[in-house]
Amino acid sequence: MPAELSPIDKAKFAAARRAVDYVEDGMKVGLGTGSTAAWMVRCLGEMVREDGLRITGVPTSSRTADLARQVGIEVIGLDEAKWLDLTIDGADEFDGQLNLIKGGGGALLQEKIVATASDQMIVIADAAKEVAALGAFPLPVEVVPFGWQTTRALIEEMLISMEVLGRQTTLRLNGSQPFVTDEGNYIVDLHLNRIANPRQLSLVLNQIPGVVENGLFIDICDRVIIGGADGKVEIRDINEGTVAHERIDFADEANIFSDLD
Ligand SMILES: O=C(CO)[C@H](O)[C@H](O)COP(=O)(O)O
Repeated sequence: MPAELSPIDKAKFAAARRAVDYVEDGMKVGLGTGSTAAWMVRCLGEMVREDGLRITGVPTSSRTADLARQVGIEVIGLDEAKWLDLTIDGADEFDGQLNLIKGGGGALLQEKIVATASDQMIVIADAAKEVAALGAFPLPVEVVPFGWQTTRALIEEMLISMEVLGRQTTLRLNGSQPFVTDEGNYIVDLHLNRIANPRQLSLVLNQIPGVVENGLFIDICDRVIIGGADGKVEIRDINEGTVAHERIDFADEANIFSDLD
């Protein structure tokens, strides 16, 4: 492993490396977005190139599509795939019920559509992503650009009427301009501190005109794989709780790291 790989990247890699063991020949796989998911895409690429694994990948962003093609994964769209065997993606937070906040990378809309169209969703994460209650990470809400300030005002009104604790909202920026998603929308981040009822908040947000989708993933994730910098991984299942404690041997993964050089 290259000396420059940080402890957090080692943890992300360990989770990603264990997750790809769930991928079988012939599967249609949803490919998540973000730095943890990028490790998973690299691992899958290596299995395609070195072991002859035959899969088709449905990326959740243009960034992931570029990386998948670069590492040799055949990429198709969701309309062509129709239904997927498995999606593997990162998360910004997960709680004890394996509910998630996603969208830190701005890809929440495609991520939610792809994960929902999958038999199974596996989330890969480092331990810092685990929380007792969702909401310390700002909740991303994707809104259409037309009338976005009105939509934002409606979101704030709703937060007040629901007596939600933190109510600050910010338009996500890319430099001095609004950040624009792959679907051409904006993102308003909600700084809530703690979300008492994520299911209710998700439903109410999506009823506001102009809101396209929000980053709460409720009852979508089946399994979380938590990686550690020492290669330890914990596998947590929605029905069975913790099902395994294992260890990834980084020394066996030299090929992937040499690809990065
Ligand atoms: O939801 C996402 C992108 O929209 C990412 O999965 C999430 O932000 C986690 O990213 P990272 O693995 O880089 O911490």
